[in-house]
Amino acid sequence: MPRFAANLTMLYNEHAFLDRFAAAAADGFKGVEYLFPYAFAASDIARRLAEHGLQQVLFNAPPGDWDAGERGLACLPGREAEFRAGFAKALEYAQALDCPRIHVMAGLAPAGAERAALAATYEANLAWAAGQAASAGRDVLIEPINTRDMPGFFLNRQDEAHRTVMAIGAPNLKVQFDLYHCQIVEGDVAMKIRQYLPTGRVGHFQIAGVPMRHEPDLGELNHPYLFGVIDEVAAACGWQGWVGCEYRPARGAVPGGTSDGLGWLRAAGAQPQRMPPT
Ligand SMILES: O=C(O)[C@@H](O)C(=O)CO
Ligand SMILES: [Mg+2]
Repeated sequence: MPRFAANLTMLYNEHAFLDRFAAAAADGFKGVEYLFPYAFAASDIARRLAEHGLQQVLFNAPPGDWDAGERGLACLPGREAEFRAGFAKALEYAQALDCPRIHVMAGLAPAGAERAALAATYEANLAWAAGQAASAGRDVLIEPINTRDMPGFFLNRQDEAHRTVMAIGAPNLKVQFDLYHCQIVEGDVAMKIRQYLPTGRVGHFQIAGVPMRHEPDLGELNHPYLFGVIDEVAAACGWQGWVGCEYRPARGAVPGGTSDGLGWLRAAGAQPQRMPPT
């Protein structure tokens, strides 16, 4: 069975943010991730992690003005200074939280902008961030996101993300492979795990039921099968990462709403899956 991390931005919303650590640990999670830690002192978060024996596995660099609709700065010409300052802050938190991975969101392509100019800015920013992160012993992750959830998001496909990582060529720059977005944008999820995981360029997985982004046992994806594929390929290539549980519990932010929906996790005795015959 893969190692599952609770995404505390989406799970346990019946609790205040700092109380979600205890709730995740009580349900047996050993790792946590979330979008942004910056509204809290790193020392307060570090204390919760230590108190509950949790590992911080991932969080995001500052995304610009989230409340105004921004979804990352990395592809935006003219915002480089802000990108760098945000990433430096993310590195400080990563150090304090002993977090090995920082997700850098690409951003929304401005209407009418030339894609080549955005791509050049994106690659230059990522190359810089990967260099800074390497000195601090951290990985930088980029995530293809579907445009139904984030209209205009710059990076949507797994192949584009892997091309970007290869073009930059930094060993600590990797792809955050969210199976939910992959299924919506391009499908063929199991074969993409088989294609990309052995390359060493996948830094992290995330999961959710499709299309509603509820529990993984609700919707069109067969997660027990996909966990088996991840297990099989990870064992063959030596991958040892985490799978982030990034979904909105179907029952919502009601007491027990997340815990009661974890039947899929308790049942996740994933078995190795064979390649389909060609
Ligand atoms: O899939 C997602 O939405 C997240 O992983 C994220 O970082 C941006 O919202
Ligand atoms: Mg995701």
